Amino acid sequence: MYHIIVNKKSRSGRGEKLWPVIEGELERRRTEFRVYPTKYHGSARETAARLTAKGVWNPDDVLLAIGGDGTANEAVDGITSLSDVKFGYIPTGSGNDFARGAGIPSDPLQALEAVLKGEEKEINIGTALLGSQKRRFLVSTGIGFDAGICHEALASKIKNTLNRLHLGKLTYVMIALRQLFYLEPFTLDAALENGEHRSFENVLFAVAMNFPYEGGGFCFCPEADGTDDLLDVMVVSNLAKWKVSYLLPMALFGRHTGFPEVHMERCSSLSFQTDRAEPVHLDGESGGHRTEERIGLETERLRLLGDWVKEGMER
Ligand SMILES: Nc1ncnc2c1ncn2[C@@H]1O[C@H](COP(=O)(O)OP(=O)(O)OP(=O)(O)O)[C@@H](O)[C@H]1O
Repeated sequence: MYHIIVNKKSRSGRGEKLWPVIEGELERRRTEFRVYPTKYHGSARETAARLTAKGVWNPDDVLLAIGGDGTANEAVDGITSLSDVKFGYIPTGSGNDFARGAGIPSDPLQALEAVLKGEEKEINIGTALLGSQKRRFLVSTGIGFDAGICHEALASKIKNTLNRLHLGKLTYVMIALRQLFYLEPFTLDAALENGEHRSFENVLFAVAMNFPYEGGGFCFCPEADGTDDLLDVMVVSNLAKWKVSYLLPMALFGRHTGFPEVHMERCSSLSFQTDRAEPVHLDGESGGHRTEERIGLETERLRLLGDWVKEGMER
């Protein structure tokens, strides 16, 4: 049985158009499935938690999420026990950074085909402790400029209009320029698991990544590998604002890592501490404003379905 959480609102309604195509293919193959459309922000998390509760979940079943990175994030965040659940994902969002990083086909029917084949690969899942709240992430968590853009995009009304005109990326460019104008760099202390501390002044943003891409295709941590039990960390500090317009295009190709303002680390856990509350995101979803974020990896891995996973991860 496939339990399918589908966000028909993903990419401003593109999910609504793609779902009948996927549903038709499932029916043609006589696949047994149940559908749980998301109803509001947070409902994918609630559905996943209810379905995978101990004593309820059948480990032979599959949890399939269809939507953008936010839907995948919520579904995984809601899973009760990661190792008990076979998880599939079909990207229908605007950013689709998880699919890009894990090598999941962007074509929904190809992604479905891969899920139905039933091969699985275990991947790491990130965790973030925000105050007393623990949240998971598949791709990345960030603090500062990148999270500020996510927060504003989530609330943006222009995003829907531009998405319909196939200009969704323009939303992020417009918001990024506005955020950059008002941005005030902050001080960040990164404490690594080996006891080492790194202090940075004039920080624009910092990210901890499980997979290489965030923000709709920025390859901030080109070496991030969701199977290596490690997080790749990038801190951008002392970067003149005018240089951002130079660094970001380079980051689309992962060519920014040689900039002296870009600091890279690799570790399995760390904490960020800032001198004032800064926006935090997890896979593009809001984590509020924080002065501290403790980041690590789940000890259990997620059983991700798809034969493409091997190709994607052996880049
Ligand atoms: N029915 C719904 N109505 C309103 N919001 C929803 C609904 N279902 C899900 N959401 C919320 O919409 C947000 C965006 O969803 P999602 O990430 O799947 O799509 P996207 O933004 O188009 O894709 P991406 O994150 O890849 O850019 C999430 O925060 C999710 O909780």
